[in-house]
Amino acid sequence: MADFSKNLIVRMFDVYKAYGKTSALKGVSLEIAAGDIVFITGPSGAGKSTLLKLLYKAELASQGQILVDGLNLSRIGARQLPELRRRIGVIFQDFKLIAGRSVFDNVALVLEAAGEKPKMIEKKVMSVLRTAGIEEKARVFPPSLSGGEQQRVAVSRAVVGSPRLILADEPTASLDPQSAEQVMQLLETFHGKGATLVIATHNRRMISRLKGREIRLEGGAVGVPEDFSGEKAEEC
Ligand SMILES: Nc1ncnc2c1ncn2[C@@H]1O[C@H](COP(=O)(O)OP(=O)(O)OP(=O)(O)O)[C@@H](O)[C@H]1O
Repeated sequence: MADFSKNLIVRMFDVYKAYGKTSALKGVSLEIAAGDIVFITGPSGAGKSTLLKLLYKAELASQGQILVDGLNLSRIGARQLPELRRRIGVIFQDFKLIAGRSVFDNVALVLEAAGEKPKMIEKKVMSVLRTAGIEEKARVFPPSLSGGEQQRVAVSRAVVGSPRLILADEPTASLDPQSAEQVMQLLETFHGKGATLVIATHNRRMISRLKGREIRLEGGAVGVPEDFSGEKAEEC
């Protein structure tokens, strides 16, 4: 039985994921409380991206139970998928912005899909772009922005609908240290506004700075977190 006194936003119970003959996750069980910061770490191929994909139902678990914000993912059908996705903001290493839409329109898309009124969309998008320090780039198209700016747009898009859960897959891996720092700051800001953060990363600096809990995956299973020493820090 789930312990609801902890206000869990994510619960995975004995989750397996296979891609054909490849076992990406092998019996993962974990709990994440609302308001937590959790880092998913582990070597390449350990299953970090797969775990995140299962949480927003981009992939289906082969076995096991996943609950996200009270929704049992094996029970929700295509009609309820938009409701799940509205509760989650996703950030990718390669930004995944739409090149042919302005910064404003990239961020507005989430609110348009949720049926918000144009006036409210304008207000919310500009507010989030201001927080991200890219308000003056609102009418610019993504290809003319730096990587750091593009990731700040991607973070803005992820948070504009005030999701309860933000999933980030290596959000600083393709950024220079200064841009990575800005993205970390931004994630910290939105955590301060109440979002739960689940971040797959190799960036030890982010882990020590944001002071989250670490869940380390090894070969698709939950292992023991590394004993981190600052001297061995990987930048990104
Ligand atoms: N779509 C797919 N089809 C087949 N195999 C896949 C697919 N996606 C992932 N895998 C395999 O599943 C395993 C876990 O991959 P995953 O991308 O989740 O690892 P990761 O920890 O995120 O790795 P990295 O740090 O390199 O991004 C790997 O063996 C990978 O090759």
